[in-house]
Amino acid sequence: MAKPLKIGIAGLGTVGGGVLQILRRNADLLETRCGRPVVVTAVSARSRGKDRGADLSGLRWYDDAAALAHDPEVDVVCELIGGSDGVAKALVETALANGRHVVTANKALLARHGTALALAAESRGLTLAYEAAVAGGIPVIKGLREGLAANRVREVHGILNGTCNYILTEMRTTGRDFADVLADAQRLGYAEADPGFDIDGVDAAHKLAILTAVAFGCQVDFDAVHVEGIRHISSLDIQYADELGYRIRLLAIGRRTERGIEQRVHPCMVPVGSPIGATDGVFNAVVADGDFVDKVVLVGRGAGAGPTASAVVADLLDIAQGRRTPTFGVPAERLVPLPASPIDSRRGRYYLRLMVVDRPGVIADVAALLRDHNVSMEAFLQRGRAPGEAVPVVLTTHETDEAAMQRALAQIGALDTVLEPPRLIRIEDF
Ligand SMILES: NC(=O)c1ccc[n+]([C@@H]2O[C@H](COP(=O)([O-])OP(=O)(O)OC[C@H]3O[C@@H](n4cnc5c(N)ncnc54)[C@H](O)[C@@H]3O)[C@@H](O)[C@H]2O)c1
Ligand SMILES: N[C@@H](CCO)C(=O)O
Ligand code: NA
Repeated sequence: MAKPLKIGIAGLGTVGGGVLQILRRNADLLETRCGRPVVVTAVSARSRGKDRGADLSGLRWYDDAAALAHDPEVDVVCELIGGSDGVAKALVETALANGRHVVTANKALLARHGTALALAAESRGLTLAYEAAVAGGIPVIKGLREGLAANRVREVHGILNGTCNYILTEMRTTGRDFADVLADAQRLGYAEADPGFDIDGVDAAHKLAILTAVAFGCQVDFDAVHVEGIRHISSLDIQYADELGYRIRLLAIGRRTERGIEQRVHPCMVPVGSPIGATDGVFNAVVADGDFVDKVVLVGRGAGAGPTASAVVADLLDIAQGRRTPTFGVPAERLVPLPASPIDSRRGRYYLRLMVVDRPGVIADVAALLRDHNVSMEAFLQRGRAPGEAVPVVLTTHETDEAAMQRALAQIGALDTVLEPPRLIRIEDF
């Protein structure tokens, strides 16, 4: 019989539990596919006695995850703990230093240390695989890195956080409030240990930094990502978006521009019928635009035990079959630092919602400030009357420069008739 591939799993939570389940339930199928058994030999997690609903008998247990990297019966370390530093980083570094391949779902780690870890792996002829880290079960890394390898990629954009998309979808379809839906996403195993990473856009930014490196062959540069989250999105904005023919999505966009690589994560309005607009719930969607293939759309579940573990196990099968590709598509020592194009250089359309005092002349003041900054209004909505009280006023603009829009916004927000901070949402007409 062919030699088994021996796996050590660190972290037995949502993802680790899912990996154990797939490797057990689909063992025959996986062995047939790769010509050798893929077996778990050792595990590590925080509390040994916890009931996980999985039988751990026959597996060596380590309280110290780094010890997995020294176990002679471990060929591949699966890092499913999380966090950009601390235990996870130490484990991955120790595993690579000890000649073990690594499979991880940890986007925070790769966003911060991806280039260095890729160098560490490739210099030793080892694999560092991370399909699960970006867009969960969707094979977006393989799709981009291998499937679109013939192309110069112009742009990659998409929904990269399942928790946020779930929240935005539930708020629109059920009218439930933000906190309530977030608690649901946590219960379903979608959210990060600190859900602030999800709703403040940081998790999507981690994934975008990785995706950008694969798309453009550049070093992973998380600090260059402009990040905004969805805390300020209200059901009022969701209703107005509906009325204007848009959906609100937390979008991640990586684009090659004349000034450098643009990387941004923020809420967007996108047309209802676009692939992104049609992607609801925990589903993620990634659109890649290559110079020969044109646009490719990948859609699937972006979080949760099954989909994420599916991606982890696919990476294990690559290792079992000896399939190797440079971590980010080009050899790590040839990943270049590309200049970053700042958000200020965006040009596009905008949605603006103001809460204003309902009295004559207020809109004229707002319109005058927009005119002063050369921002052209496209549509304007005001409904209902409440003399002397706050009423919402919504407008959309024609194409305009971000810098001009921000200058106009600062002055509009300072008007004493504007009672709350203005809400600006970028419109992307994909
Ligand atoms: N949940 C998802 O849908 C999902 C999707 C894609 C990627 N990820 C990533 O997968 C990783 C794990 O996420 P999760 O949702 O399974 O988290 P989780 O909180 O459910 O599980 C984490 C596991 O790590 C263990 N752990 C914590 N500290 C440890 C230590 N010092 N030593 C050993 N084990 C330790 C915990 O005991 C637990 O078993 C994270 O990097 C996360 O970002 C999660
Ligand atoms: N918390 C992440 C998990 C998948 O990476 C999400 O909601 O998308
Ligand atoms: Na993936």
